[in-house]
Amino acid sequence: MKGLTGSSRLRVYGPPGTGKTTWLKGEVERLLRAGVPGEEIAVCSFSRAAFREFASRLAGQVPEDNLGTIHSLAYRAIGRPPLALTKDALSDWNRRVPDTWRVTPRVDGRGADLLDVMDPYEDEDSRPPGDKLYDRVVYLRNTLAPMAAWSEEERVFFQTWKAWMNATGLVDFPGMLEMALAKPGGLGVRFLLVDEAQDLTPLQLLLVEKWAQGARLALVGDDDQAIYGFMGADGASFLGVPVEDELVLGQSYRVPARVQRVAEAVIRRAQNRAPKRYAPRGDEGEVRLLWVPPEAPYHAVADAIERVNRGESVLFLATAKYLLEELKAELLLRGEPYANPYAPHRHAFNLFPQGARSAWEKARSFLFPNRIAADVKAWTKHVSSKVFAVKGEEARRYIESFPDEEKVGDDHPIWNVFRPEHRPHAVGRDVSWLLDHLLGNAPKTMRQSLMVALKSPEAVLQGRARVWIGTIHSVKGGEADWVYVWPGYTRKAAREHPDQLHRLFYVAATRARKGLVLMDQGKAPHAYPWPAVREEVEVDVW
Ligand SMILES: Nc1ncnc2c1ncn2[C@@H]1O[C@H](COP(=O)(O)OP(=O)(O)OP(=O)(O)O)[C@@H](O)[C@H]1O
Repeated sequence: MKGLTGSSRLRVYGPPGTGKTTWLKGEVERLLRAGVPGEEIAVCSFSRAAFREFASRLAGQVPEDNLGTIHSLAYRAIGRPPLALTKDALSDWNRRVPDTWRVTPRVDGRGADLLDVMDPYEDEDSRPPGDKLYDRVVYLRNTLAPMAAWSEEERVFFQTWKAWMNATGLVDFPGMLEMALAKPGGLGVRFLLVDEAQDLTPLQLLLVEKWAQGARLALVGDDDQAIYGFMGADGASFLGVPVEDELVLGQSYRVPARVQRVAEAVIRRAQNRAPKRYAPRGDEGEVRLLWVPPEAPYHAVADAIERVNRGESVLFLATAKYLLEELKAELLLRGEPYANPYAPHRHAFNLFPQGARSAWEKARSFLFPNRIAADVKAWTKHVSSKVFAVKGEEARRYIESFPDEEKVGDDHPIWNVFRPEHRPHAVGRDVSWLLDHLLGNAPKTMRQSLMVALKSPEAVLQGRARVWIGTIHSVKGGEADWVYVWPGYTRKAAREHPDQLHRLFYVAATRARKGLVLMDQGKAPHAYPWPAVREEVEVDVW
C-alpha cells in the first residue's frame, strides 16, 4: 500500500469506515519500524479523544507533544500564552466594550479544545449579539477573507479585539494559528500526518503547509464528511491541495449494505461533492424508522436498552445538544447513565465526566461500601440541616473534625450527629432518603447520579454508562453497533448551509456497524426529511 516513504505529498481519501484512521495509525507504526525516530513524526487529529488510545499505544515512541489537534500543536509552538476566551480574561473585555460586543466565556483556564465546545445547531436566536459578531470574525479569519469582504462593524470589532489581546498578552483560537504562522521555523519534523483533513480551514491548511516544508505530508480525509463549514472548512481546501500521489480506499469495514444505501441517498442531495463509489461490508444490516414524538423518547430508549442488554453498543445522535435533554431525563429515570466516549470530558454528554473532580463523585461517596470521613464530608455538605441533631454549622464542624482518611464503620461516632430517626438512613446508604433531604443548591449531577443510583447503584459506584449520546459533531470518526438519529435541525442551517446539513446526517448514518434507527418526527417543524428508501425501512408506529 502507498505510504509516506514513497511520496512527499500524499492524499488519502475514502468514504466512511474504509480505514482512513486505521491507515494513519498503521503508517506511523510502519515509519517507526523502518527506523524513523519518533521525534521526527507529528500527527494532527481533530479531537483529542480520538487520539487518546493511539497516543497511549505510542507512548515512549512518539513524543506526546507531537500528537494533538492543530490548535494544540500551534499553542505549544507559540509558548502557551493565556487564553482570551476564559471567564477571567473576558470579564476585562466585557467591562470595556458596549453590551452588543460582549463575548461569553467558552473555555476554562486550562484551554479545553475549542471544538469540544462548538455546537453550531444550537438555537441562533437566543445567542448574544457579541457572540455572533465574534463568531463571524473568527469565520472571516479562518477563511482568510480579504478585508474588503468584512463589514465595517466586523473590522472595527476585530481591530479592537486584536489590540486588546496584544495589550494583555492573550490569544484566541484563530490567533494561535496566526501567531504560529508568523513565527519563523516549523515543527521540526520530517513526517506530518493530518487526519480528518476535510475539516481544515484555509487558515489551518496554510499552517499545515508551512509545517510541512521540508517534510513529507499525508492528508487523510473524506470531503463528504466535512461538517465544519460554519467555521470556514468546507472540504474544498482538502481536495484542492496539490499532491504527488493519492491513495483511495474503497472498502468500508463498518457500514453494512442497507445503511450504505440510505446514507448514499442522503449524501446525493449535496450539490458540491466529488462522486465516489465504495463497497459496503458483506452483511446487509438493518435500517428502521421509528416514529418518536419529539418530547417523548420512551420508545426509542426502550428499543435501545433491549439492544444494550444483548451486548450491543448504542449511540444516540442529534444535531444539537438541547435535543438530547428529554432523552437524558428518560435515561436517568430508568437508571441508565449516559456517556460519550468521544468527548469524555463534556458534562452535557457524560453523567460521569472524566477529568477534574466532578459532582457525581459526591453521590458515589454516599454509596461506597468502605467509607472514610472524606466521603461523609463530601455529601453531608449538601444535605439539609434538618437531619442533624444539632445546628447545621455545628454538625458540619463536627464532621470536619475527623481526619479525611479515618475509616467510618457503621458504629462510628460521626453518625451521632444525625437525629436518631435519620441515622439508619445515612448509615444504611438509603438513596431515596438522601434525595429527599438534599439542599436546593446541591449540584445537578449529584442529584441525577442519585436518581440513577436508585436503580443502578453499581453504575454510579463504577462511573460506568451503557448508553452513548452526543451531537453528530461530537462523535466524529466514531462508531457503534446501533445508531439512533434525531432529524432535528434549524431553519437557518438549511437555508445557509444545505450541503453541510446533508453531510451532517450522512456522517450520523455512517457511524452504524449493524443498524440505523431513523427517528421520524413526522411534520415537526425543522425536521430533516429522511429519504424515502421504503424497502429498507420497517415502520414502528407507537
Ligand atoms: N483492514 C481492515 N480490516 C478490518 N477492519 C478494519 C480495517 N481497517 C479498518 N477497520 C475497522 O473498520 C472501522 C472503521 O475504521 P476507521 O475508523 O479507520 O475508518 P475511517 O475511514 O477513518 O472512518 P470514518 O471516515 O468514519 O472516520 C474500525 O472499526 C476499524 O477497526
